[in-house]
Amino acid sequence: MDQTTSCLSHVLIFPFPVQGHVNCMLKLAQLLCREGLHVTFLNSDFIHRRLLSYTDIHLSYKQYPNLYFETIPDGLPDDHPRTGDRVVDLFNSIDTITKPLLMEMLIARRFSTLDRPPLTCIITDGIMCFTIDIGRELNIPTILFRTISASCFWAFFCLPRLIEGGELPITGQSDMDTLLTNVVGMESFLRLRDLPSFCRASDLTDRGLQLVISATQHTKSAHGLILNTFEELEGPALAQITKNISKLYTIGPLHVQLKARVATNIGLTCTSSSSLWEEDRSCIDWLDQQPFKSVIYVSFGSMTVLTRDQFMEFLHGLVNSGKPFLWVVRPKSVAEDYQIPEELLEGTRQRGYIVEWAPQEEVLGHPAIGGFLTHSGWNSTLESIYEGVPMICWPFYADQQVNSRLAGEVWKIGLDMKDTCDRVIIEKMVKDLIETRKDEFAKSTRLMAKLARKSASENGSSYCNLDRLIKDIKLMRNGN
Ligand SMILES: O=c1ccn([C@@H]2O[C@H](COP(=O)(O)OP(=O)(O)O[C@H]3O[C@H](CO)[C@@H](O)[C@H](O)[C@H]3O)[C@@H](O)[C@H]2O)c(=O)[nH]1
Ligand SMILES: C[C@H]1CC[C@@H]2C(C(=O)O)=CO[C@@H](O)[C@@H]21
Repeated sequence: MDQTTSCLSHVLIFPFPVQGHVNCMLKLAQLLCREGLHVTFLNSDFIHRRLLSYTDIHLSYKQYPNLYFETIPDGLPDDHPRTGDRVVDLFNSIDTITKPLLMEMLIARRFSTLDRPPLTCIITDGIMCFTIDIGRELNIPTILFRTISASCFWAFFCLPRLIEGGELPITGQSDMDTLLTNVVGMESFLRLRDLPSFCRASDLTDRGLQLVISATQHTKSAHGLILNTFEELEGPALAQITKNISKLYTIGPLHVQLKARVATNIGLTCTSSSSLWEEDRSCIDWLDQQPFKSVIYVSFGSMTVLTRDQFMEFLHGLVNSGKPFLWVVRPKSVAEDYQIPEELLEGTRQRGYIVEWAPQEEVLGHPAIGGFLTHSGWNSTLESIYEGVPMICWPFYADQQVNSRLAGEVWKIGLDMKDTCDRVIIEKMVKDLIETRKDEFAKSTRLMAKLARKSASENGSSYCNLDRLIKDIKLMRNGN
């Protein structure tokens, strides 16, 4: 650790204020602090309040005296659900409320205090690229951290070409199973239905679609791009991205790097949770009672909202599979009221365990887990890959449609259930994953898990890339 130069380096990290983005950016913050850099982590008021309520953030982050938390409003009322179906509200409020406030904070040098040197680098979420211009004015380089897969980033990058080539917009006549020709490198497997959900807008002026196109194109003017992935997983997409982005840092899976690096640091612990809901640890006791690799873990992340009908299809499919299941049903994640039907009460009681929020990384690492029914959020995907758990993918929105295709068709570590929600299919897929095809999946998931571990361990690709990022940040000096 180079304390002499690093004490002059001060990085501002600002994630898009939702669980999946905060989780991995907090991990990066810890990794940078470990190397002696000063890090100011900017949370929305909403996120920070929840972290204070449901984690031991104050205690656990004390081990990093060079990590400072600051907050900023996200512009939404407290009771806004901040779910995937309403994400455009968050885009809009950040644009109108948060962006000008952040500009003011940066101009007023709010983050440079007695204990902190002036900012030398800004790392913002890639979807909030507005810091590039102000960073340039203030002479502070901005690196973007896009928290999605490289493959999804590349698909977003190719959207202008898809539009020019007439493959978008999707119309009533479009065949969703058509293979696309304009996402270079993915022609053999990427269908119209595998494009990020924003592409399903029939109107090309759609706000969500325009925002992802614009943010992705803007990446070219940032100082660099960080992706939470590893070369051995997404080589083909990364090869395309490097042709367009000069400084690319693939440093994932970040949760694995953190485990690996902290393990070599006496005195530091792997900071536990950054959950925005209270983790119900009773599910670990329940898992302890279940046979080896028998349980299907079900979670659709922090932003999915199910209809009552979808919830019922999943419940029927899970109960009818005859396998034990642990299901995270987040508060308010089913749009309408529901009741467990009479005929499923016994099966649910016997084989099911439902919690509002789980310690997911620990759950996925539990020996009783045999499979993961997931929405294919990128963190969940990486966590499952690392633990060698095969997946049934039911993408809800955004990047998840791309990730589920990769899991099913390219990496062959799971089954892609996209665009269906049928109890018979769910039952069959659970049985296939845990029973009928378990050996086939064990082979592919074991291989992928090994690659993930290797990339994050000393001399591995992500390990070296993180060292390069740290070195580059340490060379940045405040321009004033
Ligand atoms: O009971 C639970 C459920 C989830 N998690 C954690 O919450 C995170 C969820 O992240 P992710 O799987 O990426 O899903 P989302 O919360 O939906 O994340 C958003 O951010 C991701 C990163 O950009 C995108 O890939 C997703 O599409 C987007 O919805 C993971 O780290 C999980 O370990 C828990 O700790 N407990
Ligand atoms: C909350 C979603 C809006 C955009 C983000 C995203 C991205 O392209 O960076 C994809 O899915 C979600 O993680 C984010």
